[in-house]
Amino acid sequence: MINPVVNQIPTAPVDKVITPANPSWLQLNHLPATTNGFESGATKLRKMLFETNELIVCPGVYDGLSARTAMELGFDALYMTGAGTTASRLGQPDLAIAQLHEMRENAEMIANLDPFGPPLIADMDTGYGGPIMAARTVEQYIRAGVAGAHLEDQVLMKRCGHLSGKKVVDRGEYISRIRAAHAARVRMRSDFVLIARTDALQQHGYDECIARLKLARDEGADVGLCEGFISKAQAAQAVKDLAPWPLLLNSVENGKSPTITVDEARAMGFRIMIFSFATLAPAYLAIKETLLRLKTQGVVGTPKDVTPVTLFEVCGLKHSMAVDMDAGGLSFKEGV
Ligand SMILES: C[C@](O)(C(=O)O)[C@H](CC(=O)O)C(=O)O
Repeated sequence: MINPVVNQIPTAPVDKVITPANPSWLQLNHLPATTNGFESGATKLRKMLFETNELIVCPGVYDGLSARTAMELGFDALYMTGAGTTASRLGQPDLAIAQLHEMRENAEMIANLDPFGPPLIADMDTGYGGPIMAARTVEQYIRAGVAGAHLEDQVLMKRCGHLSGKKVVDRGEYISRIRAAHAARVRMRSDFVLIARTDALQQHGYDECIARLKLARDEGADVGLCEGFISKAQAAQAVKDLAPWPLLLNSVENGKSPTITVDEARAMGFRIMIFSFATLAPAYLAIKETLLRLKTQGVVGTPKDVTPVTLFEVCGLKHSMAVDMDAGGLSFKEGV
């Protein structure tokens, strides 16, 4: 059974009240920043999940600009795709090539673009090793400001969930990953949302997926993810079979699953929806079209209203200028 205390109630420690000997000096310079008004991404995500019934829609982002663009449009949460991270940072396919270091670095940059911004769910693949590495990944993600992550049962030489030929580890090995990840989050006293993912559908069928997710749930995972549903009816059935445990739906257009819209997913009862290729695929198309124009016509052809300033503004130019000016800096006296 789900332990409501361990899993559902935000556990971040309440601020310690420190009474300094010299209050004004300490308050100005040395006291830990109060968390009044500031909430970690993990706490925000956990509250969205357990204090509302909303479907949390997360566009997949893979770098600073794609994340900033999603933030500009006001999405409530973001998803850092491992496939996109591997493609954009390493120029490689989603085949267990990006490891903890690259994944954590990318996630940390995205999660901290705006400390008050939307929480970031990240891919943590297989946990990058045995239970020790799964725990280490959760610890590093928490310290990096990541709000939640999905941990799967593919073999270490994994591949994208929407390719054929996937192999999963046995139940025992999978559950030891989940157990280690959950123990790490409890040790860290974090609200980090642990999402148990299974890729067993291709190799072992639907019933095995439900059995694995139930085991993961009972080990403390907060959310379940069954990768690669083959029909809408199967997706809807999984929500019913695991209710009231929250499920995440991974939407990969042109992958192994039928396209399910946000409204359909909401009606089925999913609680989180990620769109892994929402920015990577259109970025590829736009870049290719533009480079083709450059090659054939000798111009890039950027629309007139997209100036360098426009792009820098997406990336927080106004905030940076305000920080400088509020501090008495003179760099922007004459504007930009
Ligand atoms: C969700 C996923 O892990 C990702 O990296 O975005 C991938 C997406 C993909 O490569 O299709 C997955 O589904 O395995």
